[in-house]
Amino acid sequence: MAHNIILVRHGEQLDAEHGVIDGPLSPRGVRQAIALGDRLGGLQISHAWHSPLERAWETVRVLGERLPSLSAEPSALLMDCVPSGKTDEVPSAFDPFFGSVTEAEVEAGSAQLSDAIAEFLAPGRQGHTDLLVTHNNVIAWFVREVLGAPEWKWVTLNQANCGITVIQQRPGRPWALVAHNDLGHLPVELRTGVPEGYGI
Ligand SMILES: O=C(O)[C@@H](CO)OP(=O)(O)O
Repeated sequence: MAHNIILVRHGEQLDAEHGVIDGPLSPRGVRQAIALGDRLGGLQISHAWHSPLERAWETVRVLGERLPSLSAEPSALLMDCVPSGKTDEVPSAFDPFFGSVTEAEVEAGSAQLSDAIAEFLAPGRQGHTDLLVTHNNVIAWFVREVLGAPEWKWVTLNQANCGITVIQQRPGRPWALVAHNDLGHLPVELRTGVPEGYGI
């Protein structure tokens, strides 16, 4: 029996483009969450954990309207964070991003995601399908971890709002990436948070 983890980035946040740090979903974000709920409706989800930030728990609240038996709880391990900092390996194109991040933020983010990997990828949940509703950087870190990619590579990964990423561990095998940023449930006008030029 496999252990599946579905990683979902929250729906689009209202006014995020104005630099608001957190807040409710935009009307489009609500529609993304509804489409996600319809997509996940055929699955038996064992339990959901979500970031404590409003855009994440509101995504789960909307999901719950479509999936009434869904049990969910917040986890600080899924909070938005910066998982690693600038090193010699990181291409200079990322300097502006890392220049705006403090050492303390990186230290906290690195510790948080080390704990998150230990917690959520721990053995013993064979046969379960868990749902984690979280943030772009956190999903990127889980994908990087499963692929065994260099630490800094998370910064090159991007997931859309309410896109679906699935990792899976089958008995006796390592964790595997089964799907990345699956947007099949989202019509083009609901595909947000993707790199420019990917509105296909
Ligand atoms: O701020 C962002 O761009 C990302 C980083 O993880 O967060 P979120 O998924 O909350 O939009």
